[in-house]
Amino acid sequence: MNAMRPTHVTLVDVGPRDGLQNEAQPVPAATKIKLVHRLQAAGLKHIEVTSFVSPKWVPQMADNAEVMAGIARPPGVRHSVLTPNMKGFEGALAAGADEVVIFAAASEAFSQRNINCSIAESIERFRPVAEAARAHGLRVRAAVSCALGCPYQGEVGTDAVVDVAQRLLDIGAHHIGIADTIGVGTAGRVSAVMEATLKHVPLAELSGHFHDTYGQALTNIHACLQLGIHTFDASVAGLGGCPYAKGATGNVATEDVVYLLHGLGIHTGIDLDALVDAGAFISGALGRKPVSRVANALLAKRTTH
Ligand SMILES: CC(C)(COP(=O)([O-])OP(=O)([O-])OC[C@H]1O[C@@H](n2cnc3c(N)ncnc32)[C@H](O)[C@@H]1OP(=O)([O-])[O-])[C@@H](O)C(=O)NCCC(=O)NCCSC(=O)C[C@@](C)(O)CC(=O)[O-]
Repeated sequence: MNAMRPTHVTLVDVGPRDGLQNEAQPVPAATKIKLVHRLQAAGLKHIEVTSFVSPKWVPQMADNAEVMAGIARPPGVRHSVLTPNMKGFEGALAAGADEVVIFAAASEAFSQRNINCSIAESIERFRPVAEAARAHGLRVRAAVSCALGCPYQGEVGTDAVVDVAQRLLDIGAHHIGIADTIGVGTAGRVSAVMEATLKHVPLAELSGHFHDTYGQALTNIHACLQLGIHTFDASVAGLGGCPYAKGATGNVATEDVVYLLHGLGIHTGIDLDALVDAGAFISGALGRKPVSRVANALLAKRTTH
């Protein structure tokens, strides 16, 4: 066994936020609330619940306050929300979020499309958000989007990723998530980007966020495990995609990641059967099957036993 490989991994389920933000059909707040409750019942201790972004830009997240008000808040579960600016932070604070997520890009083109400003301007917008969050005792998680490639500019250099990660740390982020927004990364590139970032970010505060467009997400997570990285985002039932990254599929399915980790003897605290139920619930509400090989295999096994 690799000496660096962790014995426990924390999974952040981003399904209610990243997973649902791109759904064309309206998803009722009550359904989102039930999904969060099912994830909690499955043992998830960290859930990205919603976004306090402009409803003109992402209408699906317009019910942010209603969803936050409706969820049970058991002790030990961290509820995060996306905040692009101070207006979003004020909403997050009023809703009682435990953690805010700021999100910069390693690609100028994506920054403009996603949040309508340059990378440098975005850092200045996030600065007061991070300061206010810290002043109120909230954690600040920062995502570096397009770290493995950009839908508009193509290749993204490792230096650009490290530079944005450092700038986010400088304004007060506690945690850096390296995001493969369009799911193009392969294990060698992911390892190189993570190794470079680890020179600036403590191991305990670095995570991976992999979309599975090219089917590489599990392999990329495995590459990160070899470096000792032990926090990953994933999305129940493989929900999701970014409205500003057309063609990109959802995040890696949480069920698939749990199956991989348990197979490696790595503890997650997650009950896979209950997680499959959560994925079946939201997929049923959306009128489709889960985008998780593991979930579909286990659901098929249930019907034949
Ligand atoms: C950043 C802005 C607001 C700039 O958008 P803008 O249009 O440049 O901003 P603005 O300040 O000019 O405001 C325009 C209108 O939006 C309102 N507004 C402004 N801010 C808020 C707010 N927080 N909450 C509610 N309303 C807001 C504001 O009040 C105003 O309303 P109006 O006066 O026209 O009626 C916009 O571009 C935006 O909301 N973008 C969000 C994009 C987004 O959510 N993308 C998906 C999430 S990122 C992602 O998925 C990637 C990630 C994190 O998962 C990792 C990965 O995979 O890469």
